[in-house]
Amino acid sequence: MDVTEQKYFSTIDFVLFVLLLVASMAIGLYYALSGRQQRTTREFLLADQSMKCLPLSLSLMATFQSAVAIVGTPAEVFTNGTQYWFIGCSYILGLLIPAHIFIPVFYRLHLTSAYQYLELRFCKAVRICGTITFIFQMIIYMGVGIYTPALALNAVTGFHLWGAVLATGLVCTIYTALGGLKAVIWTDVFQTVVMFAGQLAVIIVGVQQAGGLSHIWRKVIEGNRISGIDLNPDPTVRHTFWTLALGGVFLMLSLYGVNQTQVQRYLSSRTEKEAVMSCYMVFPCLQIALGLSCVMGLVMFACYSDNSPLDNQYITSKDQMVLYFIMDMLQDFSGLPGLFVACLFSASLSTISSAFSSLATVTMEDLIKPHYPSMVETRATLLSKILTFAYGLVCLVMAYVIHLMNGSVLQVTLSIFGMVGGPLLGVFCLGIFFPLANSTGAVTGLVAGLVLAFWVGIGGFVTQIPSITTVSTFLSHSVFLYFSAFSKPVGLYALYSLSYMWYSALNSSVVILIGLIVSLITGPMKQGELVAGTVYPLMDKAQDLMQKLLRPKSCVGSREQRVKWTHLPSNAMLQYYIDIHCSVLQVLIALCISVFPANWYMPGTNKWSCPNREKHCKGGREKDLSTIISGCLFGAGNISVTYNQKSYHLLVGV
Ligand SMILES: CC(C)(CO)[C@@H](O)C(=O)NCCC(=O)O
Ligand code: NA
Repeated sequence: MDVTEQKYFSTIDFVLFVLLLVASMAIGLYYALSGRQQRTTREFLLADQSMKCLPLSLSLMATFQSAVAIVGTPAEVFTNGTQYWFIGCSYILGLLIPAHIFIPVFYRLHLTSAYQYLELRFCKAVRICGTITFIFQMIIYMGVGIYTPALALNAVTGFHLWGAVLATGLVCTIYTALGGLKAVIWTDVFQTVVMFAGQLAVIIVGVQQAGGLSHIWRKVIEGNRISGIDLNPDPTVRHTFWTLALGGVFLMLSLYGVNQTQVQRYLSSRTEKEAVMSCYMVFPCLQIALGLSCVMGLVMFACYSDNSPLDNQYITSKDQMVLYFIMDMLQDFSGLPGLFVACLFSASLSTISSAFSSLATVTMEDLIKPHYPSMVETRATLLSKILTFAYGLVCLVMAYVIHLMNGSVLQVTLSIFGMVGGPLLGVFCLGIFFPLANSTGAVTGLVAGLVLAFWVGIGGFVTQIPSITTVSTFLSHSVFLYFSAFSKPVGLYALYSLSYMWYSALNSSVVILIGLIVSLITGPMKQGELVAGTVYPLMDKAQDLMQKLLRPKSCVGSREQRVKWTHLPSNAMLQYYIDIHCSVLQVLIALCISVFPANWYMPGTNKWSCPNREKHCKGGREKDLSTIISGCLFGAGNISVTYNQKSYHLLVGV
């Protein structure tokens, strides 16, 4: 290896890169000209609601898998070992919850934009706040997505930086604007295949070049890069099992549960079941992507452990590591560098096209259409296409803004997801899980969450300046001075050093907490005010689950059969106990259920509630501490009804 040696990009590599762009463009044009030629917004923005599960799942995965993950993950494993791999554990809950909670709620409300939900559940103002927050998040993300592969390519091969940015930006804008969501999803499928092919080819050849599997294994063991499971509960440690597997769940929820790009895909599927299935199928795809990236990091480590190109200053940032490795070790395999570069750009194209499409959708549906309710379809579709172009331009501008910063792209991107996506996740959860939350609470919560997010996020950014160089130095120093002038070192410093993997969890929880407090103060939402289907009956489902788990096998049978509400005397006062046996966990769950009786917040939908409650039941919730405690201790799955000073007990599923 030679310091001054410039790595080249051969003709065949260049051809492969151009082929990728041409093929993507061709797919876009095909969908622009097929079907009804993208004349309605339903066709243009929701792919005619005709998508099947396999293309959807590949597209779902591709959306948040950009060049950032392709270059960032191996670099992370190269420098810090395989601890990051544990983020894979967060995919379980991070996909199960969207599949079984968010998808059913959104799908059944027949939305186009996820933010329509916020208006249905709260009010217009919350919807607008949500939309703007989302636009902000995606615009930054787009900039990172388009700039990252171009920079890596430029740094290692001298390939023209802005040429690459312009070429990808233009191609992507054109196929998205012409072909609509269908083109975006099918190019995603093609690009995912290229992405996996590129990574796999590089790993296979890389393993041979590095001296075989056993040699690699010996090297990574010697270099201590296979991390054991780190169970340290300290939330300030960057990567531990908890920050990744638990904090990661919230990150995944903000991306796969409530982010418009993904919600739009769920909504474009033919049936709800197919949407749920596609969410399930993202799991193996994401695991493969993560596994390949981590393995690539290990292969790189085996090649460079004693001779790091970073230490030798052949490259300036660890995000250039992967491309350096490919140009250095695999240059003789003609076409391989090109295939990998195609892989890198595939990852980014699939991300920014999704961003364009979702941004056009929310701008149209949430910001423009409400003001022009009578706009004709052809006009709305044309406008959506123009919006796509406009966001293409915004993306190029953002690439330039990102050019002015530099840092480790993976951490920066995931931090932004947590800082902006976290509060958004919070508002959706507030609406879906807490019937008492009102609009004032939602807006206040969201704003408070965003303020906290930027405070902690920027605080963390700035206090870590020695380890990561970020933003232009001038900006960081002025922000730093600002922060040091106002901070009380110990307490705040601790907050700033919170692991970025907790950002989503912290920020969404704060939105929920503040939202609930403000709602309680300003007058909680009343039963009748809720639009049907906007709240997920969590407590009901928990009760169902408890019943299933606790009920002895011999007593299966549905509760409805046993409880006949029509047999209740009128004016009866209802109290109910939950069937609880003695484990602590069960008592805790029972307490939660007792504190929030389902019939109080879900009129009509709760199978345990009296359908004619107003008529049958006096007053509001009939519940006091003693019923809760006795319910927990002795309650045996019964509902007790007090009528004329007499108690009647109805048996429920025991
Ligand atoms: C979103 C996750 C965490 C899901 O694995 C992963 O794809 C990732 O690290 N993405 C980084 C962002 C990006 O690649 O654009
Ligand atoms: Na992508």
